Amino acid sequence: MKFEVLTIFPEIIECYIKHGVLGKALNKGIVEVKVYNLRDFTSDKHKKVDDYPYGGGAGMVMQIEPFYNAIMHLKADEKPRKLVLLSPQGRKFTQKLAQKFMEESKAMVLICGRYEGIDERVKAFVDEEVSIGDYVLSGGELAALVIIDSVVRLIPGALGDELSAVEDSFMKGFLDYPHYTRPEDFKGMKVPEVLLSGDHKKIALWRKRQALKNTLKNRPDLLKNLSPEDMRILKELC
Ligand SMILES: N#Cc1c(-c2ccc3ccn(Cc4ccc(CN5CCCCC5)cc4)c3c2)n[nH]c1N
Repeated sequence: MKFEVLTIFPEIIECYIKHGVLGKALNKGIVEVKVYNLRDFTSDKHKKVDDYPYGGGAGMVMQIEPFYNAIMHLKADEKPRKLVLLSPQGRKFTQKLAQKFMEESKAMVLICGRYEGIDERVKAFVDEEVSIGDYVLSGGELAALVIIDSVVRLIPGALGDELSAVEDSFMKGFLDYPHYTRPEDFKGMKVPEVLLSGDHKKIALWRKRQALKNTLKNRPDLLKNLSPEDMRILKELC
């Protein structure tokens, strides 16, 4: 899968993609990330990318021309790609949308604005407008990284452990169970006995109960379409 990122801060993207899961996927050749500086698609000596908003108002707005020139440059190879604009006004990005992007797109262009946003006319050239959550960021770059990371985790072979992506809690519809590792006793804080028992059936049941308990407490909205078994466990918790 190929990601192409349009931004005025390429270093934000370049710094992150070298590490962790993404770094491994890049080294394996499973993923390619190319970052383009929008300032390279300007036509003035000052590489201007923003201007005052028509109609007045606070802040600056990013001009359409650099976005248009960059998008036309990418489209010159006539390969299919999904163009995604990051924006506070976008549709909510979820695990389901990450799965859809992974399944449907061989290449994605992630368009990152800054300032108070970008000229509305850019939207004529994009396929999706996406927001990663109900809070205001300073630009689209962090959102682009969230999308890249969550989509790459879903690509077969990217994690090196097929179970990890499938086991990711949002794939199952509820939150994760608690995790513990050595030492067994840290200043009197002990690992739950069941996890030391070696009884995999008991451990699995304990983990399911804990996951449902966490979900009931922090994200009851996720508790939909539970299996009869999960519903039985949940009723025991109430
Ligand atoms: N994805 C994503 C994002 C973004 C995001 C994405 C892309 C850009 C480009 C520029 N900014 C900064 C900015 C900041 C303030 C305002 C004004 N608005 C007034 C009314 C309410 C909302 C904000 C606009 C744009 C961006 C922010 N924020 N949150 C997400 N989940």
